[in-house]
Amino acid sequence: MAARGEPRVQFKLVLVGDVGTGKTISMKHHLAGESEKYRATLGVEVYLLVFHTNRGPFKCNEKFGGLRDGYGIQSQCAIIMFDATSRVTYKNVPMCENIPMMLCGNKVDIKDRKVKAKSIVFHQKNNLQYYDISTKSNYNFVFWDFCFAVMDPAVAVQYEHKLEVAQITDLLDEDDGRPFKKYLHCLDLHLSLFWNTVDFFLSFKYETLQSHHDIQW
Ligand SMILES: Nc1nc2c(ncn2[C@@H]2O[C@H](COP(=O)(O)OP(=O)(O)OP(=O)(O)O)[C@@H](O)[C@H]2O)c(=O)[nH]1
Repeated sequence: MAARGEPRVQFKLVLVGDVGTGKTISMKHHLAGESEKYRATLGVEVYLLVFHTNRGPFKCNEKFGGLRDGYGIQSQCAIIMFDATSRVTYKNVPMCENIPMMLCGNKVDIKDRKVKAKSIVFHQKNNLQYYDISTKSNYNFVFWDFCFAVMDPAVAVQYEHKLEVAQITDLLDEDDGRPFKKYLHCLDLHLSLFWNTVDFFLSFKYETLQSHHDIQW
């Protein structure tokens, strides 16, 4: 087992979704617990999260793998986000392949929900995990579940080589090869694997994690 504080595995996670679905706010929430005024993202934003955690009890489906070229080259895992108050953002959910991934519908705190639970079938068709979430109210914050899933040791070992490659690979634009892609947020996740840490991580709730803010991640 690694000593505490020693990152052992780095994952590249792509968070993808239509404009305004809540990707930036979600990440900022996790990084600092802060809320910011809306500002459209230009290009790609990259965040680095370092945290200690236990392993989670479920595995993401690994049948899928790899976002299509140009979306998230060398990504090892993905979260696809849509806005539950905007049907078009659900329609625009991209098809991803060959990496563990998860679908989440954000902004369910808003009463006038347009994408009803029964009409969300993308995950069933593609055998994914789906969560209703609200970044604003910290409801069901799926991100951590996802991380737990990809941190399963068997999965981690599988991705170790890809992770090394990912660290030296830029995201490239499909058209001109520049390291640029709209609507894409990319995270490098240093996931320290400490299997014997306490069980509060297993609760999956961001609120719970928030209350343990002394933990550095
Ligand atoms: N009510 C509510 N509003 C949210 C929630 N999450 C995000 N928002 C709001 O949605 C707007 C867009 O959020 P962003 O995080 O900037 O969206 P984005 O997906 O990064 O957008 P782009 O950078 O344009 O791709 C902001 O005004 C947020 O405050 C949520 O859970 N509930």
